[in-house]
Amino acid sequence: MTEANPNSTPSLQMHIDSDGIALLTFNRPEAHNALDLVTMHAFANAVEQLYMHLEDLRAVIVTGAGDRAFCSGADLDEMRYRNTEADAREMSAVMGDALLRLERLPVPVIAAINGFALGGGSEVALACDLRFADERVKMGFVHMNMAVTPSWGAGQRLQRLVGYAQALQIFLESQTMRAQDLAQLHLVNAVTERHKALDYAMHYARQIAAKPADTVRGMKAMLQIGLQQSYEEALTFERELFTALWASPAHDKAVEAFFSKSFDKQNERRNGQPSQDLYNGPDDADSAPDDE
Ligand SMILES: CCC(=O)SCCNC(=O)CCNC(=O)[C@H](O)C(C)(C)COP(=O)(O)OP(=O)(O)OC[C@H]1O[C@@H](n2cnc3c(N)ncnc32)[C@H](O)[C@@H]1OP(=O)(O)O
Repeated sequence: MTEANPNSTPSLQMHIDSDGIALLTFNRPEAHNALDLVTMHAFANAVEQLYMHLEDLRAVIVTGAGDRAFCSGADLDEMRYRNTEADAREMSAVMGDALLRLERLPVPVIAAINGFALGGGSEVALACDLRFADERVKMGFVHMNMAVTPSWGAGQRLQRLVGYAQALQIFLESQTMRAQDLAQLHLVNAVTERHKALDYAMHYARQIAAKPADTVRGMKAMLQIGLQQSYEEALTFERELFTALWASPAHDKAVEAFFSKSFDKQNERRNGQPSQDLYNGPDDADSAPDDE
């Protein structure tokens, strides 16, 4: 069941369900989910709230309300009157810090990109760990069209994702990209059918939530540490992480499950009958993975 979170605001909805999946929704569909300062602060507060629920949190999804836009970036209506250096610093600090905090959450963060993701909207998508995009998506680092550079972190994140030359080309050309282009650049992890980005993200998040929580967090931490620390430090972290997980009850349980299945399979072969509690359908280790 999904509970309305008291920290929701009209322009930024937040829900955390009983599986520990948080959903943050930009809710200004009449402006293609553009972010005015109130919504930026609400988003930053919502991310901080997630840190208050870390124990039960399994995954986070960010999306936009309606079926046309994920987020069309900063609210140009408001920003045209907030054009001083002080205004720029404020907006960059609120969103830059909020996106760094979002990225640093210990659980996977997924962008369900259900439509336009432009300017600041594309920066939000990039701060997520995984991106699932509706087949009609249009995403663009279109800052050049407004004669500015990114400031919410996309400069560094895009370069890390696609490399220096490709990132520079994308920023210089300032084009909106379609789903297939984004997939080719590995900027999205999957392209979904029309109107299905959020369903896909939810289904994916539930699959993550069903896996051993510490191992899921470990996978993210292992990769993040490599982006933040030296190669040698990251290798040491990787080894220590493995050591802790190897000695954990979850690992013992997984190994025991493997052997009890093998044992049951042997019995099955001997008796010519599948044992009742052995056969787990598609989750069986021999079946093709549907979630990878
Ligand atoms: C951090 C730096 C930044 O983010 S700079 C901002 C970067 N963003 C942009 O340049 C996107 C600006 N928007 C657009 O180009 C178009 O609205 C797009 C998204 C392509 C959609 O076009 P179209 O389908 O024709 O709809 P439309 O333009 O009529 O928009 C519908 C209503 O939404 C509004 N809207 C849209 N984007 C914004 C925005 N970023 N800030 C404020 N309002 C926005 C439009 O003004 C329009 O409102 P209204 O219905 O005329 O009242």
